Amino acid sequence: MTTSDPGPGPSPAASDDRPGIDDSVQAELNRLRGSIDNIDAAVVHMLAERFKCTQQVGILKAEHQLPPADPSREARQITRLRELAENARLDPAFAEKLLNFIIAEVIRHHETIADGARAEEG
Ligand SMILES: O=C(O)C(=O)C[C@]1(C(=O)O)C=C[C@@H](O)C=C1
Repeated sequence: MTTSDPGPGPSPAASDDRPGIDDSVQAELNRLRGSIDNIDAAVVHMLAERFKCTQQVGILKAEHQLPPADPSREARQITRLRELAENARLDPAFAEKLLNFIIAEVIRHHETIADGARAEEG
C-alpha cells in the first residue's frame, strides 16, 4: 500500500502525509491525530459553553454590584480540580495553571460587563 487511510472523520491534520515515513507509522500517526483533533474540538465546545455560563454570572454580578473575582470560590475550584487531575493522572500544577488562565479571562470579561453597566447608569 502506498497511501495510508486516515480513517473515519474529516481532519486536515490527519491527512497531512509525509513522504519517507513507513505507511503503518503514518497510519498510526494519522489515527492519533484524528483523535487529537476530535478532543481539541470538544475542548473548544466545552470552553464555549463555560464562557456562556460565566457571561451570565458576569451580568448577574454587575446587576448586583458584586466584585468580578471571588478568591474563596477560586481556592475551592483549584483544590477540586487538582484532586480531579491527580485521579486522572494529569499534572495537578498544569490543571491549576489552566484554570487560573481561564478564570483570568473570565474576570476580564466580568470587568468589561461591569464597566458597561456603570457607563449605562451614567
Ligand atoms: O463563580 C464566580 O463567581 C465566577 O465569576 C466564575 C469564576 C470562574 O470562571 O469559574 C470566575 C471568577 C471568580 O473569581 C470565580 C469563578
